[in-house]
Amino acid sequence: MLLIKGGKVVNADETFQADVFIEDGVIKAIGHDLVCPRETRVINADGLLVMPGGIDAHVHMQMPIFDSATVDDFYTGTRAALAGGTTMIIDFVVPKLGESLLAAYDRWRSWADGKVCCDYSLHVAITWWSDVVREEMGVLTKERGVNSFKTFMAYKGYLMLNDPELYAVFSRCKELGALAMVHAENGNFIEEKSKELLEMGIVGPEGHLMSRPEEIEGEATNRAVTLGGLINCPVYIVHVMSRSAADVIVQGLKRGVVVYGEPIGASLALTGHHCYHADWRHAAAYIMSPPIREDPSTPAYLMDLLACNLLHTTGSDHCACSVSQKARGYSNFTQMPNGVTGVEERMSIVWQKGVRTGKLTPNRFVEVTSTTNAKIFNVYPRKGRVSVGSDADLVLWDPSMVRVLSAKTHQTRVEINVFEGIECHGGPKYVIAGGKVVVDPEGLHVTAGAGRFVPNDCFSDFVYNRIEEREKLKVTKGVERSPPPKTA
Ligand SMILES: NC(=O)NCCC(=O)O
Ligand SMILES: [Zn+2]
Ligand SMILES: [Zn+2]
Repeated sequence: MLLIKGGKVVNADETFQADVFIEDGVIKAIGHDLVCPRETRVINADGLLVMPGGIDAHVHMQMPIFDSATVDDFYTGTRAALAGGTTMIIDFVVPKLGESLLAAYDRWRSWADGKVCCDYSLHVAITWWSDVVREEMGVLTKERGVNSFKTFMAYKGYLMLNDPELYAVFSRCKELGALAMVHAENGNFIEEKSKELLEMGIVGPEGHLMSRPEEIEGEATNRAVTLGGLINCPVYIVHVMSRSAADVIVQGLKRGVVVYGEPIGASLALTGHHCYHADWRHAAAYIMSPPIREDPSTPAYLMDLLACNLLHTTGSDHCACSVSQKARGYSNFTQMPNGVTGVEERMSIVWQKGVRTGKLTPNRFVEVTSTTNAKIFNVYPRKGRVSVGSDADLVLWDPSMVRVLSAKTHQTRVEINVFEGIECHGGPKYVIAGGKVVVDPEGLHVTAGAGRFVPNDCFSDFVYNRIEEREKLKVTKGVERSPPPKTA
């Protein structure tokens, strides 16, 4: 039992002074002068903000890459998440080409279940298309707690779907009440441009950036948003990295498309100049897709849109590749595993670049780091809210904490921290996951396997309300005509 005393509760829609009593992993009471059993541990939360723990709906732990896997598994990855104030992650099952979705899902569960230190859910990527895939999407939603499917418009030859396949997946998502998540880049363009650059002798990390100009992120985002609007399927654009992609999302919203945009820690804080660094190790650490943009105005622009709900939530796209894994692409950038980290830094980055700049209120901070994800993935108010009956997944945020992000102190297993040197004001003093104190001033107290799999139901009201109403209004019928006149 735990009593959080003297803090200020911050939800997405309210702020108030109150104590919070926790028992059996759940918030049992919120108020003043709460009567608690004598053995209750009391945390003094004077000066702290009591907020729902972060929900990072975009991570890749232990993701297979070529002949190995990303270096943060579900233990070190969730440990890093908790260290940064994130108490729930949603990872991506990525089936191999031709592989059963259910088999891939089982594999991911077997990797995660015994290792996770915090609660988690799974999205499933659709990397190929057939009637079996269509069928298995149904099983995953009805029996395995999956309500979101990711499609790739890039990584041609192993993950990318073509337009008719996208059409089929979006249509199936709509039928099932699931969300279509999209990695939006034009894979055909990237392939051609990469060949050209390699022929010119540009083989280093900068070639990756040059092969993926932001216009092609914008073009693919436009294709995805257009398809989503025409099919009446909700679309979630993962890792929004550019002004071009963000502008397309804003245009889609204006047309009434149900679309969500997710910038990540890296796109809100960094610029792509790192990819030109003379030290190859440094440059390679910043390689991800779509790339971190060179335009220095992009991070602040994305934060401005996040502030006014034209972008909606944040993720990290945590995908921890070591220097030796990146070295696979030393003499050919197309062979380098893509990915940056951020599961540990996302909350601090959003606070520093959003709240500290006067763009986000603490309430909006809660919304874009936790509540909106809870609503989109249909686990609200169990998650994403400090309220009686909700899971006791909390972060006690200290606005006066000052830290410099660094590889010297981070939890992730990678050697280089892409946020190195960023001074963050505000950070997690205590983190509570499933009612247990996992971070306190003494350090980390995590347990492998303490997290649970959280099933996500389809037809989230937050996402599907407008979709279902519009569906009822749809009238699709041809024109009845009299037979053509007989010719002599
Ligand atoms: N983003 C990236 O470069 N790596 C992770 C996989 C993905 O999200 O596309
Ligand atoms: Zn992606
Ligand atoms: Zn990703």
